[in-house]
Amino acid sequence: DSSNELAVCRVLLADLEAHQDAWPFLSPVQHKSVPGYRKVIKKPMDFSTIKEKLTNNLYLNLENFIVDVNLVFDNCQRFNEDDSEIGRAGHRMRRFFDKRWTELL
Ligand SMILES: Cc1ncccc1N[C@H]1CCCS(=O)(=O)C1
Repeated sequence: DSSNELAVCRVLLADLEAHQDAWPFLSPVQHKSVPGYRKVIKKPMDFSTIKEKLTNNLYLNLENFIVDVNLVFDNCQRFNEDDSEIGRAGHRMRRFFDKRWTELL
């Protein structure tokens, strides 16, 4: 049921935030210090924003939560070279997340 799913979301988010490769995703990208970001990335998302949405009950189920987490990683792949610090962190975080939430199913 959705209350259990929301408990799962909180566990998953805590795991994402605790990961050593989470640093690029913990807070919103400061588009003033990242030229082109606001133009290229139509729907910015980051872990602190997801936490805020969780707290404000804006996720009705696990699926809605997973859509936002994947948005973080899709934005990262769109903007960052695969062979870059942030690009590699994004791939590692996506792999970690995919494995983690399927374990919890
Ligand atoms: C995920 C991402 N994509 C593109 C550019 C930058 C970022 N993340 C930044 C977030 C704030 C800290 S940082 O500035 O080191 C990295």
